[in-house]
Amino acid sequence: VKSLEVVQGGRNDAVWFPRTLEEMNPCLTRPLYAELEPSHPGAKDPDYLAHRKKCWDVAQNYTIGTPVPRMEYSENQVRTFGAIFSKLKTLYPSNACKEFNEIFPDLVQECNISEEYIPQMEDVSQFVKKRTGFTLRPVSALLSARDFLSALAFRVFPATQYLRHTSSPFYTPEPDLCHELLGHCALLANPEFAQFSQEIGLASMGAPDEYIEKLSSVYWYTVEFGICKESSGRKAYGAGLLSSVAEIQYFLTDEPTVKPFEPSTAIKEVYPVEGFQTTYLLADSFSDALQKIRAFAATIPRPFTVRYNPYTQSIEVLDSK
Ligand SMILES: Cc1ccnc(-n2c(S)nc3sc(C)c(C)c3c2=O)c1
Ligand SMILES: [Fe+3]
Repeated sequence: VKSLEVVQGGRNDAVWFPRTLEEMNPCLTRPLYAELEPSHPGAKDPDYLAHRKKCWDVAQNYTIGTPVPRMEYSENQVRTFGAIFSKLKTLYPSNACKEFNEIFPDLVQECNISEEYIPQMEDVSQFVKKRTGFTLRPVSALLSARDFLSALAFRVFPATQYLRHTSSPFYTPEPDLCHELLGHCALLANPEFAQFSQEIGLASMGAPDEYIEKLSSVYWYTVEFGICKESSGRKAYGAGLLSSVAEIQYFLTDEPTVKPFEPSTAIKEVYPVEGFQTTYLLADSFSDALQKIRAFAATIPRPFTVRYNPYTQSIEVLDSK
């Protein structure tokens, strides 16, 4: 029997990781880029750059546990969001998983989502928090995988508050508010999915770099582009599918490869971050996927295991002797 004892604040772990929300917060204020690529549709649009700057300032000055400042969106931006929302709404009943369709109407109602209204991140964060304890934390842009996954360990979801450029409503090379709200948020309110997401985060605590890469692939083929088996066929549960009018239909065609979800399969796949995925991994259920993640996490070479303490909102390190 392994003797497990809580190591009080031991700093001897080879790879640093945050133990408290205060230690984790700085991980979310160091985005991978501060400027848009010249090829970005909004790179030469001063109004868009002003919008990104406003979102940047909110994200960089934000402290976890405080309300997310409200963001104004222009009429054009509301129209862009509305076009995506109204089209996706017609596809969810047949293409989205049952857990999503169970929660989405409540999300729409409680956060007043409509073709004419983009919900505020604070309202969506409260909606999710009530159901699973997950909260949304505004971030300026893409984070490193290690930083991003570290937030999930605390049931914090790093979410972008800016919108994609109105010139390309149906494609975005980076996460944006539509992706977060229509893709990620509903399932973050599902207890099993929340547990699954948090355990990927916990597995990343103090993991060697090559395992961060593996966990990112597991994340990618589940939380981002996961599909699952239902009696009426394959359904989407990944945010990248749930937030894409085109891809939530594409995954059902016979073009992409579909393989059973196994972490060992996910870590071997090389995935494109632009355009459609060429491979989707099919999970039997959230609970089955959870078991598989736990088994995979146990193979990560760490001289300790971690546990989340919800009372202190901190990570406890259990030294396995
Ligand atoms: C594992 C990990 C760590 C940080 N961010 C992500 N992540 C998330 S959550 N959503 C999106 S949507 C999109 C178009 C991209 C590229 C993207 C992305 O990269 C994934
Ligand atoms: Fe995402």
